[in-house]
Amino acid sequence: MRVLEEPGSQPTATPCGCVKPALETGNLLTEPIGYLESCFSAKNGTPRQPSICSHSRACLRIRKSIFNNPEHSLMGLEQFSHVWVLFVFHKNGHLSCKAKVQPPRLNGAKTGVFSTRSPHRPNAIGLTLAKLEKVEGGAMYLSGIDMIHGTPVLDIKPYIAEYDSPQNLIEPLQDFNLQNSQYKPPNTSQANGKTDSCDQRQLSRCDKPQACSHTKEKPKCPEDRTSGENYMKHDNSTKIQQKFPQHREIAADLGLESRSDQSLSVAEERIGPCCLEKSISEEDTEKRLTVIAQGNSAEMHPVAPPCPSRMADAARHSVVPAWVREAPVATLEVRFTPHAETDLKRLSSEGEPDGSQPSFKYFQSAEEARHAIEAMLSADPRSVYRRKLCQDRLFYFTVDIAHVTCWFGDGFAEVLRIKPASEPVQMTDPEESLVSLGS
Ligand SMILES: C[S@@+](CC[C@H](N)C(=O)[O-])C[C@H]1O[C@@H](n2cnc3c(N)ncnc32)[C@H](O)[C@@H]1O
Repeated sequence: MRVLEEPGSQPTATPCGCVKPALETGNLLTEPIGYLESCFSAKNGTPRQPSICSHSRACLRIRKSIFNNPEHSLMGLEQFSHVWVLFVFHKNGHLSCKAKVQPPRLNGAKTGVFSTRSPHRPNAIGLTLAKLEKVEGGAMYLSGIDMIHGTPVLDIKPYIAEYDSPQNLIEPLQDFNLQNSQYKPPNTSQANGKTDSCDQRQLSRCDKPQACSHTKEKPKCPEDRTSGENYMKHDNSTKIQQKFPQHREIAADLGLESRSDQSLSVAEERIGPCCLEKSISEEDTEKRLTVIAQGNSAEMHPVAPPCPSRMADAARHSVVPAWVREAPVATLEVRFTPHAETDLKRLSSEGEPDGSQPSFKYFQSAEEARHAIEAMLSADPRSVYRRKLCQDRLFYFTVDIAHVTCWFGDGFAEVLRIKPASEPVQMTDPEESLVSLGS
C-alpha cells in the first residue's frame, strides 16, 4: 500500500499572487454559507442528536457574500426530503480536544473521540441529518435539528439513501453467496458488464421501481415543496418511521414497542425491515427472534440457523456498538406541574391580543411545544456530571420563546415553570439579520 506523505503546511500562491491555504494540504479556509436560525438558543437542553426531537426547527439563509443570488445555489434541493448539514461547533469554547472522550451514553466511561459524535474533536465540525421542510428563495427550512441558534453552517448536501444508507443499497445482496464469494449479477444489463451510472440511478428513482424491495414502498416522485406557505408552522406529522407501519406492528407483536420509539428503531435497525417481514410471512409462526430485556433496552438475537439471505441482510445493515443503543439511563417520564401547564397556555396565546394566534416562532402550537419539551427531557439532556453529582439542581433550557425550568427525580423529569425567554439570542453574523429569540 502506498504511504501518503504528509504534505508540507506551506501556503500556496495563487496565479493572482495572493497567498491562500492550500487545498492539497487540507488547510481549508472555511467561510460559512450561512448562520442557522434555530429554536434552540443554547447548548443546554439542545437534543444530542436530530432524531430526538422532530419538531425542532431551523432556517438557513444562504449568505449573499457567498453567492450573489443565493436562490440559485438551492435550485433543485427542494426535490429532496433530507439534507446533511455540515457545521461548526462554534460554542465549544476552545479548540483543543482529547483523544478519548466520555459520551453521555457511556455514563462516565471513555472511548476514542472518533468512535463518538462528541462536539469536541480536532476539527470542530458537526454533521446532522435534517428534514428539509421547504426551500424558499435563498432560504431552506429544516426540522429535526440539534444545532443552536447562530451555528455557522459550512455546507449542505442532499441525503440520498441509495448512497448514504447501507439499508438502501441499489443492488440487492441476496444473490451474493457469502461462502464462495461469487457475485451473481442481479439483472441482464449488469450481466452484460454494464452497471447503472450515478445519473441513471438518480433518474430511475421516479421512473421505474427500485431494485431494492426492502420497504415495499412505491417510489415517490418528488413533489414541489417550494410552494408551501409558512414553514415555521408547517405540519410535521409525517415521520420517517411511519413509512414502515407493518414493521411497527410486528415489532409490537414481538414485544418491542415501547413508550418511546427507541426500542422499535432498535428492532428495525438490528434485524432490518426485510427480516421482520420475513419472520411473519413464513408459515411457521414461531417467533424467530429472542428478545432479551436488558434494563430499558431490548436486544434481539436471531435463533434460526443462518440462511444465505439472512447473512446477506446482515452484510447489508450497519453495525454499531451496543453502548450506542443501550442507553445507560432510562427514558424519563416527563410531567408538567399545573403551574407549568398554565404557563405554556399563556405563552402560546400571547401572540395575539385575542389569543387566536400562538406566539411561538418555530412551533405551530402549544401542543407542539409541549411535545418538543417532552422529547428533549425524556432523553435526559443532563451531562453525566450533572446526572451523578448535581441531581437535585434545577435544570434550565430555552426552546423557541420558552424558557423552561425543571428538575429531575428518579425516572422522571418535571417541568416547573415556562416563561418567555428574556435574553435575545446573540447574532453571529452582524451583516445579516437572524430571527431573534426572546422578548
Ligand atoms: C452531540 S452533538 C451532535 C451533533 C451532530 N449531530 C453530529 O453528530 O456531529 C449535539 C450537541 O452539540 C451541541 N451543539 C449544538 N450546536 C452547537 C454549536 N454551534 N456549538 C457548540 N455545541 C453545539 C449541543 O449541546 C447538542 O446537544
